[in-house]
Amino acid sequence: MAMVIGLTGGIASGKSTISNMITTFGIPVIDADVISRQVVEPGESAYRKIVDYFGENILHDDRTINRNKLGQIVFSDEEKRKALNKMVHPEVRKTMLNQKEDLINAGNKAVVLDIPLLFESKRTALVDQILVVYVDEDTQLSRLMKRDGFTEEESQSRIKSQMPLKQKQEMADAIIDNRGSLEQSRKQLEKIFIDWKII
Ligand SMILES: CC(C)(COP(=O)(O)OP(=O)(O)OC[C@H]1O[C@@H](n2cnc3c(N)ncnc32)[C@H](O)[C@@H]1O)[C@@H](O)C(=O)NCCC(=O)NCCS
Ligand SMILES: Nc1ncnc2c1ncn2[C@@H]1O[C@H](COP(=O)(O)OP(=O)(O)OP(=O)(O)O)[C@@H](O)[C@H]1O
Repeated sequence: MAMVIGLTGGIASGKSTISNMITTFGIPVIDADVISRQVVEPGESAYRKIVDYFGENILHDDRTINRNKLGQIVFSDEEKRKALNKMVHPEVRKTMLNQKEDLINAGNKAVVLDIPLLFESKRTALVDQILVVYVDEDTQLSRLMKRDGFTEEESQSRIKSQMPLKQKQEMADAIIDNRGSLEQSRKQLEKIFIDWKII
């Protein structure tokens, strides 16, 4: 039986960074953020629903979704965020499950699902083990501001739209403390994978 691992954490805690490391161990990763971008391309299933609900003013001139604008709306309005989630999440889930089946059928011993909202969306039953990428709130805030160029207020509204990372850490099967260097995180990851007998 292949092991299905849920990789989660908070915004800018380092999920993509750890995902990249995981692939260097030969373990495939399916990234919910990547799929959530594909399912809202013009012509894809969730696109029309989003334009109908939020209006044409969230579109770029080429009619693709202006993610920055949509982000500003949904991270300051819980009701609109929930509405967007309802349009996007079922499509993301379907695609992820199909890709997971394909990877398992291809003989992979373990598959990682990178799902930022694994706990918030109550999707923990999809996975056998949960790996949380943890940083403290100050580190999270400063890495988010630096990476995306958001103000402190914009960053805080995004952080506050998620379950506190501390709480996620308490529900994890394994934790990577990503406050230190990348090399330190890599060592923690390797140890976890050896414990789980997948490398
Ligand atoms: C609001 C949108 C357009 C902003 O796009 P943007 O390119 O700026 O961000 P991106 O999609 O890369 O997400 C970055 C991070 O934001 C956080 N985040 C994204 N959506 C949400 C949400 N609905 N609630 C809480 N946090 C979220 C996650 O930590 C994610 O890793 C986009 O995030 C979106 O469509 N969100 C709804 C779908 C969703 O929940 N995606 C995340 C996992 S499926
Ligand atoms: N150990 C580390 N030391 C220093 N910087 C780091 C470390 N890990 C990640 N970063 C940086 O922190 C930022 C956030 O990391 P990353 O993009 O991997 O987070 P994420 O959890 O995937 O974010 P999101 O939820 O927005 O998708 C990036 O700019 C990344 O380069």
